[in-house]
Amino acid sequence: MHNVVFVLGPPGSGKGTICAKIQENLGYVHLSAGDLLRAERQREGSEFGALIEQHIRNGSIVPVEITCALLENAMNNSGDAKGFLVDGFPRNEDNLQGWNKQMTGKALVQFVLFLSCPVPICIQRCLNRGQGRTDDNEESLKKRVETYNHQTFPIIEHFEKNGLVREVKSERSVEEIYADVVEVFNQTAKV
Ligand SMILES: Nc1ncnc2c1ncn2[C@@H]1O[C@H](COP(=O)(O)OP(=O)(O)O)[C@@H](O)[C@H]1O
Ligand SMILES: Nc1ccn([C@H]2C[C@H](O)[C@@H](COP(=O)(O)OP(=O)(O)O)O2)c(=O)n1
Ligand SMILES: [Mg+2]
Repeated sequence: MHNVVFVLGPPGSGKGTICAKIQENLGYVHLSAGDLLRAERQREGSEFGALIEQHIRNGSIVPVEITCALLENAMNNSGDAKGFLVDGFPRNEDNLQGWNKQMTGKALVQFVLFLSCPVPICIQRCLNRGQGRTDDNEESLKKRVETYNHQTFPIIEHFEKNGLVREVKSERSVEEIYADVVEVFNQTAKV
């Protein structure tokens, strides 16, 4: 059984940055759904490359069959880990249902780390990210924020009703955020 912490928040809220620090210090393995999709998009012979690029540019969500298979493969191939930080997933109802169908009995969701941050700050961070991403432009970001507000936030609310959400405000320095994140892990994941 894989231990899993879902990490959610608007684009640019700092999910990847904080996950890297958790992985470095707390023994969880970081799996970014977006990174896995970008790698699959680049993989020679992938039948999904064009579809993935279309969704990424458009700020819409790739069908769960593709994303969940990438996540499950990565978990199975990463050897012994205390748990996995599943970053940027589940992002909509399709993601959530597909995960439940595919992973029930194989993964235990310990909690959901929710990095909350005002959207204008998140947008500015993405525009300054400097990773050459095809979706860090004003037009794609507008759509990504819309997708977050209409599709992802309701998923966070769903987990909130189940008592699984641990919110950490991320309009602060990485050090301040990370200190609160460690508290959350100490309280809930028995690090
Ligand atoms: N607490 C923070 N304060 C200022 N900038 C940040 C902070 N956390 C991350 N960043 C920067 O903001 C951008 C987006 O961060 P990232 O971790 O990629 O977010 P996400 O994965 O949620 O999109 C990156 O350029 C990153 O260096
Ligand atoms: N579960 C997911 C995660 C990401 N994607 C696609 C659509 C998203 O806009 C892009 C980028 O996701 P990513 O998590 O890397 O983006 P942010 O880190 O939030 O800025 O990938 C997806 O279709 N399904
Ligand atoms: Mg990210």
